[in-house]
Amino acid sequence: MAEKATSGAGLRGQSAGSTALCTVGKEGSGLTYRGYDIHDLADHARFEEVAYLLLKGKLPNQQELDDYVVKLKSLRGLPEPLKRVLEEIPADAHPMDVMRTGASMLGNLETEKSFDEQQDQSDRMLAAFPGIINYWYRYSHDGVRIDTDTDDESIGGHFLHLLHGKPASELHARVMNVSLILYAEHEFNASTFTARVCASTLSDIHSCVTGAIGSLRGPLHGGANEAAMDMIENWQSPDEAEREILGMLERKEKIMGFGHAVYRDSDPRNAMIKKWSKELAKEAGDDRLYPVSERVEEVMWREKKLFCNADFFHASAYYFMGIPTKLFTPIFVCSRLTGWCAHVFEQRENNRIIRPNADYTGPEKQEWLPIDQRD
Ligand SMILES: CC(=O)SCCNC(=O)CCNC(=O)[C@H](O)C(C)(C)COP(=O)(O)OP(=O)(O)OC[C@H]1O[C@@H](n2cnc3c(N)ncnc32)[C@H](O)[C@@H]1OP(=O)(O)O
Ligand SMILES: O=C([O-])CC(=O)C(=O)O
Repeated sequence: MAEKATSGAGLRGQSAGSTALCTVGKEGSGLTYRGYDIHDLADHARFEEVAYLLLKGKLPNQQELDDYVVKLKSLRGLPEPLKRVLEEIPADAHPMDVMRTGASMLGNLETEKSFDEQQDQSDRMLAAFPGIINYWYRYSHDGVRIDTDTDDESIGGHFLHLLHGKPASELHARVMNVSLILYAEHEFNASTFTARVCASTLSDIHSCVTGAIGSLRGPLHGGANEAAMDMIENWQSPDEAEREILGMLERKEKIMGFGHAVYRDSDPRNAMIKKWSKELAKEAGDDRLYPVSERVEEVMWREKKLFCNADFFHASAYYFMGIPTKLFTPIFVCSRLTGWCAHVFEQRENNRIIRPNADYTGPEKQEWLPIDQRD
């Protein structure tokens, strides 16, 4: 299959380094983590296994996985000063800002003092991030101080348990597992590249992750799942969705959840999350949001040959599991953290500071004028 046509803007199509972690679009719409096909991982693995694969370099055997899950479960508690900071953040704050502050505060309390700690620091963030966002959410919205130390076996189930105050159903825990796997890693995407640039200065791992959260927040990247939800929730029927989408295209507006910087004609993650969104729609008795989403997908392909990326059907899937829209992108953080940290390790292993050149477009040499002589 032909490579996607690219121009130099946004560093598109240029190699900015090497990685052993992931291939994106290598055979058109392929995606692999350390050589494992995303379909195999999403169909068979636990997210904790994928986290292990990315962070430790190989798939765990049963004993290693059991030990890893026990370790992650033991790291779910939040320090009191972090809880106090989270309690100060207003209910109308953007949850990605809460994540950013949470990651940064954790870095103040449990600073990475040496790169020898990188594995433990990553495991700690992986265990604690669902607690950080849900502690803030439940406190600021419901006035409840939740205990983030649950006994849930999976990170996805743990997230839903904290949010809803009761253990997740088997189906919902399963879908969260798939979702976290699909979002875990994606080569040199903008947030991962941010983490690597930060790592290349030999900074600490919390700074790398905090910066990456800021990059993921934007609607052209991770924020697209929320933006897609804000769009589709307004439409009552597929016909209304079609009319509105045609209008948006006419006005040259961006349709969130569509298109990709690397894939050419499909994002392999879409079919997988779409399948689960359909299953959840059936469970929820939905006859609006899923058909609306399908019609948007149809119209975008028919009119523009633009396809759904990983974010589009995540919107309806998360909605059907009762997840508030503003928590969509923080879930992405809880997953992509694994990819970010693995890239930080890789960068540190073979580091040179990332410092490209710029093509200068400013004025030629100018004459210095004292301030009282300027216009
Ligand atoms: C998990 C993730 O982060 S996946 C990405 C999530 N982001 C989104 O869903 C936001 C919407 N999508 C987009 O903005 C873009 O497709 C990006 C940012 C993902 C990729 O950007 P690029 O690589 O610059 O896109 P690309 O080169 O394919 O664009 C080609 C043309 O299609 C248009 N296009 C691309 N995506 C869209 C879209 N979603 N809606 C409308 N038009 C689009 C572009 O405007 C461009 O048109 P132009 O040549 O007239 O300027
Ligand atoms: O690779 C990208 O540019 C964006 C993306 O799909 C991701 O980060 O998952």
